[in-house]
Amino acid sequence: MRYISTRGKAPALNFEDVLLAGLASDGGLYVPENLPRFSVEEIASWGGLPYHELAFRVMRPFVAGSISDADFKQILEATYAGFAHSAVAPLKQLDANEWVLELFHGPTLAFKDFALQLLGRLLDHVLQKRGERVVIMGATSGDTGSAAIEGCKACDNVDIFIMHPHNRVSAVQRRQMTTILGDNIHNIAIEGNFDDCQEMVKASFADQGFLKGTRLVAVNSINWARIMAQIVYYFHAALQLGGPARSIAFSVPTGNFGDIFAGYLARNMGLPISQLIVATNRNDILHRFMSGNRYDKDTLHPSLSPSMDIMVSSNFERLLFDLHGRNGLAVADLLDGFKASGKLSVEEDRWTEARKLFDSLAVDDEATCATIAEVYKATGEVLDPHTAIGVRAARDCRRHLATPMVILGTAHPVKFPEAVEKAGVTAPQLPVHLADLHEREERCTVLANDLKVVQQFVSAHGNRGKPL
Ligand SMILES: Cc1ncc(COP(=O)(O)O)c(C=O)c1O
Ligand SMILES: N[C@@H](CCOP(=O)(O)O)C(=O)O
Repeated sequence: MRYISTRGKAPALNFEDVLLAGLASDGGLYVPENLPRFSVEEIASWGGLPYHELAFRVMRPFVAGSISDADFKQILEATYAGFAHSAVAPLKQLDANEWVLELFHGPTLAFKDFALQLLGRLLDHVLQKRGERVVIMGATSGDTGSAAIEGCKACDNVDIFIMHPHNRVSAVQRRQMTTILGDNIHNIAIEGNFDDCQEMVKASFADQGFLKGTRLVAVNSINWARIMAQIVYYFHAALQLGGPARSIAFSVPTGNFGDIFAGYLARNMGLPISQLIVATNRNDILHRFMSGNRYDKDTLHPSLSPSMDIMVSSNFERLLFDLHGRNGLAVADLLDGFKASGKLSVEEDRWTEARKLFDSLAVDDEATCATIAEVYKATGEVLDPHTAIGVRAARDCRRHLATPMVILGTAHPVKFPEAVEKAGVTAPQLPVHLADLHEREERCTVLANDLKVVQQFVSAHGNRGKPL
C-alpha cells in the first residue's frame, strides 16, 4: 500500500514510513493512494470473529508490504488482549434500535486506546528492526495524551512529549498522564488551549532543526495509523447488528474529525452505513461547515466536554482532499487561504456533496447535562459528556427509526465527574487499576505558549531526559 499527501507535493510513502512520519513534508496529511474495498459477502463472512481477528482482516491491506501477516496478527492479539471487556467493544442498548458502542474498556478508559495501544506496539516493532530512536510530540485535550503515554511507555526507543492545555483537562485526565513516571515520559502543561498545542506539534514537523537529526513522530490522528485502527470498530458494531445485510447509522462525538473520518472510510470500504452524524459541543466549526458551508475560526470556549474543545479539526483536511477530487494543490490553496484569513468555504457542489455524506448538530453544556440525566432516568446508564453529545445528536438528527443507530461511546464517565454530577447523577468510582490515582505522585512542567520554549525543552530532555 502506498500513501499520498493531501497537499500533493510530498513523496508517496509505504506504511512503515507513514507510521514514522506524522505530517507530510508539504504540510499535508497522508491518505491511502487506493482504499481497499470489501464485498458484502466478504464482510458477512467475518461475523463472529474475535475483535483482533476482525482487525487483522480490515487493516491487513493498509500494512501490506511493510509488516508480515504473522507479525501483524501477533501484534493485534497482544493489543486487544489488554482490554477489560471480553467483547473489547461491547454494544449496550439504550432504547428501541439505539445502541452505545462502548469504546472505553482499554487501559485509559477512552476510545484512543484502540489505536494507541496498537501504535505503540507497531512503533516498537519497526524501531527495533531499524535500531532507531525517535522523539514523539503530541497535543492533547485530555484523552490522546494518556492513551499515547500508556501505549508508548514501554518502548525503549521513544521519548514522548505530551502537551496539554494548562488547567483545561479534567483532574482524572491530567493525573492519568502526569502520574506515569519514566525518564522517557515528559508531560508539558501549556499556558494556552488545545489548538495552541496542536499548532506547536505541526510547526515542529515543519522545522525539525531542534531535534538534531532525531526523527519526529506523531501520535495524534494526523498519523494515519490512528485513523486506520479506528475504522475497525465500525465493522465490529455493524456485524453485531445485522450488517452488512442491513445498513447502520452512527452518531459520533467529534472534535478533530478523526473518529468520524474513520467511519466515512469504513463506508467507502464497502460497509453499508446509512447515516454519519457529526456531534460537536459548543466549539462547532464542523457543524457550521456542514450546515452552512462556513469553516471559520472562532474563539475556543471551555466546555463540560473538554476533550472536544477544539477550534480547528485536523482531519477535515482529509475530507477536503476527497471533496476536491483528490487534487492536493487545490487543497493546499484552500488551506493557505484559511491560514491567512481564518475562513474557508468550498464551491457549492462540493458542499452539497459533504451534506450528503454527513449530518451534524452542536450541543451545548445544558443539553449535554439534560441528556446525561434523561438517559440515566430511562436506563440507569451513566454517560460521559462526550457520549451524551453523541446521543443527543442521534436522537435529534435520526432519519430512519428502523435503522439501528449506534452512538460511539468515546469515554468512561469516571473521567468527567464534574459533568456527570452537574447532571444530577452520581459519578461512578475509579476502576481498580486507577483506584489510588489521586494519591499518586505527579510529574509535569508548565511552559509558556511559545514554540521556541517548547522546542528548547524537547531538545534538552529528548534522550531519556538528557539533551539530544
Ligand atoms: C472522549 C472523546 N470524545 C470524542 C472526541 C472527538 O474525537 P475526534 O477528535 O476524533 O473527532 C475526543 C477527542 O478527540 C475524545 O477524547
Ligand atoms: N480529543 C483529543 C484531541 C486530540 O485529537 P487526536 O485524535 O487528533 O489525537 C484528546 O483527547 O487529546
